[in-house]
Amino acid sequence: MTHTRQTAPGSTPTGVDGEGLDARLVVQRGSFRLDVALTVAPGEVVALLGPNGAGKTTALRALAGLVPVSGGGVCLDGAALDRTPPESRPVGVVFQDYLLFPHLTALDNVAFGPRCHGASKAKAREIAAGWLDRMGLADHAGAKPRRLSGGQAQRVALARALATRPRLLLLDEPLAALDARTRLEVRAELRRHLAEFEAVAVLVTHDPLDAMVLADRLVVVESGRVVQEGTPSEIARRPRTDYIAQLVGLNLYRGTAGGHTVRLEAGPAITTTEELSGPVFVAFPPGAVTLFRDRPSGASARNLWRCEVAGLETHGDQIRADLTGELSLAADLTAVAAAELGLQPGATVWATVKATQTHAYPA
Ligand SMILES: Nc1ncnc2c1ncn2[C@@H]1O[C@H](COP(=O)(O)OP(=O)(O)OP(=O)(O)O)[C@@H](O)[C@H]1O
Repeated sequence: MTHTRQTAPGSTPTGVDGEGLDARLVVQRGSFRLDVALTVAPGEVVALLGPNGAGKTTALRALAGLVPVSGGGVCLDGAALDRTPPESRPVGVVFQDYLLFPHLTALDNVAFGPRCHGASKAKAREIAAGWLDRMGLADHAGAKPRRLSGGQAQRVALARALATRPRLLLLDEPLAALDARTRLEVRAELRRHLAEFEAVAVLVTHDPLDAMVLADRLVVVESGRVVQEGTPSEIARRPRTDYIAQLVGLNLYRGTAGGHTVRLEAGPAITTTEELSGPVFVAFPPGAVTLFRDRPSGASARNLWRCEVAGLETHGDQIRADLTGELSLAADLTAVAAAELGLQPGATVWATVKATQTHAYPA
């Protein structure tokens, strides 16, 4: 990460003068309940990350005032927004499908915001032209949305959101509708624009790469609740739920530590290098697992488990084995190693991990 706009360690994300976003969003939608607190400093980019149906979009829409909150409230730069209708909030929104006005040119799509905020037609167009220029779209100012590529349309949508100089920029899966190559380009550009943006930006995504590249801080939401928040590297190093562990590609267990041994809640013990006591997590990458066809003779019994192959899939240039048995785990190995071991669903294998390859941390 090369972002430099981090909040100073130990300081509260909003400034002493209440700058930035301070929100608690309680939303009831049928049987689904969202209850999320969100504090973001000016200049900070926060990504709401989570599985389908976690409540990310609901949270974003509640910030925009498009979904009523049944509890909590939204405070932006010290002012409560709860009684402010969506169109009067200093908020810019970019949706995954852009929602540009099809009958307006790119220029007039971008001019729409400033015009709504009271700028004259000429002034609004001047502002819009400036933004299109910044986005590298000056040559497409007169084009209608259907003549724009996905990447260009996404840039127009971003220009439209930024043209009103919002104090809160909301982006809902901004790259989801783009093909892989365009996505790469637009992601890099978006990152540049977000780095220049001096107000609060909140991004919703279920793509960990988008989140890690674009955001200073991740807020992981599962079933309507925040389950973990921190910088991308903090979260990648110390995942606290199965969803996050899978996202960052780690085997994760919960147990109770006593010295170098962690007794798992359901299963065997794992020997670690860290010396801890009480409730802990233990994590190790699938690449740290070594598999044997027969019980390795002379091997210590530490971190050695008898398992069965439940499934196999290719994972990049590796084979990932899904193992169950004494311990459930994922193991990565080369195609050659998989062939030599005769790995196939139902086969019995012995799995081992060195204590130095595990990482234990308080739960
Ligand atoms: N209009 C609605 N009425 C009732 N329930 C809804 C409505 N819209 C969404 N929900 C429910 O709210 C929950 C959260 O949905 P939301 O779209 O916020 O999740 P999400 O994290 O953005 O998911 P995704 O990544 O799939 O977009 C889901 O369980 C969904 O079924």
